[in-house]
Amino acid sequence: MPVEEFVAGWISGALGLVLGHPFDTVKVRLQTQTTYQGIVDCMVKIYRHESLLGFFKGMSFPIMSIAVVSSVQFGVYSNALMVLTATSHQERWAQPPSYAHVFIAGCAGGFLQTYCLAPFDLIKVRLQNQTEPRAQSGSPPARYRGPVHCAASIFQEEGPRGLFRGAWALMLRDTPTMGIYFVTYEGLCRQYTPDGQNPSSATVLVAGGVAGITSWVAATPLDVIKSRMQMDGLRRRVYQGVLDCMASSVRQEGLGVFFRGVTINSARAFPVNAVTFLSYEYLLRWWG
Ligand SMILES: CN(C)C(=N)NCCC[C@H](N)C(=O)O
Repeated sequence: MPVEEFVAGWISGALGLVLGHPFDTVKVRLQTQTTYQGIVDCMVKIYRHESLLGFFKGMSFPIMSIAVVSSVQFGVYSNALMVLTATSHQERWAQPPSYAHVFIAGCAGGFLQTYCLAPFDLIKVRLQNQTEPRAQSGSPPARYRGPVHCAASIFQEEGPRGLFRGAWALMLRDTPTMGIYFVTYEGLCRQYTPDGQNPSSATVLVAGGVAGITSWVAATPLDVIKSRMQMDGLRRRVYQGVLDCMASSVRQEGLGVFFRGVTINSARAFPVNAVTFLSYEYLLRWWG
């Protein structure tokens, strides 16, 4: 099993993560809190109350976890495709796999990454939702002092299963949308690349960015539900499960609730995934 695919996935995912984290914080706040009037209001309030650092809350843990999550995402995708089509990454532009194979391999990557991502994503969302400014004398302390304290508190208060709160919604979000992600990327690269050649940097950037937007637009309804399930149980349990969370969110806020954060998700998705795919392709060409 070629390990380069896992390492390239890790480095590329980390680059994308740092670039996209401020957008991600705004998105999570908009999806789970009702105090903000929109993207700009949310950004201004975060900056005023929490300074620039507020945008980077909850980032240290994902940076550590991206090694596992992103390498599983890309590594499983690429290796699944290799099993399905008997071609390596280098041979793939000359002998393109079918879109059905790309979709299945993408879904496999999305499904398996859920198990690694769930606890890290939960901790990220809980920390991003803490609106208290960083330790200042006189201000009330935040509930969680950092990622380790957050993980330990969830473990103590909610048991080991608590660390997987929202994992079902995460799996339903990531399995099909990772398929969509890789199919869009492959499709656009093939469309704009002469047969048998490697795609140009511009093509990789645009195809990666558009793949990010397409998959996130498709993922946003379950992303909202996932974030709400992850915040549920902080004080008291409100939802019985994924379906109950969907029904009660629609009852209270209308169908528009499923598109909360879609603009910021898309604005974040383009640069993050353009950079991720560019770095992934070049690292593999360089090592190949
Ligand atoms: C819609 N979903 C779940 C995805 N497309 N996931 C893959 C994108 C991964 C990238 N690190 C990002 O966070 O955008």
